[in-house]
Amino acid sequence: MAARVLGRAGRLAAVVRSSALQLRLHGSAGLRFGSQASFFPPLGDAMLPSGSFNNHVALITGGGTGLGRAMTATLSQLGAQCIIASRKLDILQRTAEEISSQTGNKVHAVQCDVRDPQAVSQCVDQMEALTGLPDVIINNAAGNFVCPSERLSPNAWKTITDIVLNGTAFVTLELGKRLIQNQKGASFLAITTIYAESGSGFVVPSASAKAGVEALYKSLAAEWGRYGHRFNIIQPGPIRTKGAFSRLDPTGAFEKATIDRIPTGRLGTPAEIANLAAYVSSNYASWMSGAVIRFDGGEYVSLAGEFNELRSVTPDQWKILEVMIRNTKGS
Ligand SMILES: CC/C=C\C/C=C\C/C=C\C/C=C\C=C\C(=O)SCCNC(=O)CCNC(=O)[C@H](O)C(C)(C)COP(=O)(O)OP(=O)(O)OC[C@H]1O[C@@H](n2cnc3c(N)ncnc32)[C@H](O)[C@@H]1OP(=O)(O)O
Ligand SMILES: NC(=O)C1=CN([C@@H]2O[C@H](COP(=O)(O)OP(=O)(O)OC[C@H]3O[C@@H](n4cnc5c(N)ncnc54)[C@H](OP(=O)(O)O)[C@@H]3O)[C@@H](O)[C@H]2O)C=CC1
Repeated sequence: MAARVLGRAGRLAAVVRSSALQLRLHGSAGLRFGSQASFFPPLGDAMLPSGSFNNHVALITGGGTGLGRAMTATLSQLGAQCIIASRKLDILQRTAEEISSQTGNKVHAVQCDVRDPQAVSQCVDQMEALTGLPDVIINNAAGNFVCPSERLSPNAWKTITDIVLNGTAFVTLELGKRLIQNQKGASFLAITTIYAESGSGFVVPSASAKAGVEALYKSLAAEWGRYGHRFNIIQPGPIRTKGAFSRLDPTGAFEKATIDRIPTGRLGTPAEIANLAAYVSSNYASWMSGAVIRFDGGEYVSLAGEFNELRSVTPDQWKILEVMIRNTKGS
């Protein structure tokens, strides 16, 4: 009997040793479970009731492309009159016409480089003439590229921080002052990123500027509630847009690794963030201010936990690891 038990233990120990070696040699390659993305299908329809933004005016910076365009389309579909502002008037006009023709609600295109406070002031003048002051302001315009920090010129640093931090501040302060003067409440939303919180190498100007935007919005949430202003932040994870992916993963080499570390097994979609932005900007969220909403399919926590790589250990390997751990005596 004892010999039989010892024999089994010996065989098990041999399996443990060989499997542990396999694990060390090959990691978990080929041992992944099937894609979990099918559990988390993205829905594309507007989530809020139709007419939720009737009689509302919304300004979306960078609204001609990518996520800004998707937010504009959703707000417009829900009844808002939108103003989209960025540098490239032709792109803005094309987007405005396409969205207007689909929703039946007016979308205005206004050229504005948010780095220039005078241009921002003129953009707001133009907006006041077209629609009056806005109820919803979405600071979405941004610039970014991956680059080792030792290769950054002073102008590269200035370009990104000017668009992201100064641009957001110029738009927010210009509109905030005029809204306060007119005793009009508004919802301000800033689009940042998950690494605004953690920091990240290779996108250091963007990380620094987005962290600044978060500090700006949290501070104003505290200060300007008394004027009827709400300030919130959405931190998106990766969502395919030409603007982002062409500058952050120009060869496409990192996309699979990015998806593999997202617990929901896929990238986000523009329509999903547009629904969240619409909710946060709507009167349904009138008690929400100073919020930082991470919207990343779980990527941030997945990157943060040092044992999360153990997801790729199979049930059979777990049996072996458990035996090894239980058989450890002493320290
Ligand atoms: C590992 C990850 C893998 C996969 C995931 C992929 C993606 C998504 C995941 C997460 C995303 C998270 C956050 C995303 C944040 C974003 O903001 S994405 C949005 C990006 N969109 C844009 O950037 C659109 C607007 N951008 C632009 O117009 C330009 O790119 C701009 C450079 C920002 C500004 O253009 P502008 O014409 O004003 O500036 P330039 O004159 O061209 O350049 C100014 C100075 O910067 C230097 N520069 C420019 N490019 C580079 C570069 N690639 N590397 C180094 N330096 C650069 C340029 O030389 C100028 O400096 P100077 O020469 O000293 O004068
Ligand atoms: N896509 C993603 O995975 C993620 C995106 N984000 C954030 O989402 C937002 C939208 O990004 P995304 O849609 O992906 O990328 P895009 O490149 O499509 O959007 C950036 C927009 O900013 C505008 N813009 C850039 N510089 C200026 C400027 N100086 N003045 C005015 N407008 C300017 C651009 O228009 P124009 O060229 O006409 O000026 C463009 O429409 C950004 O804040 C980005 O940081 C955050 C995390 C992940």
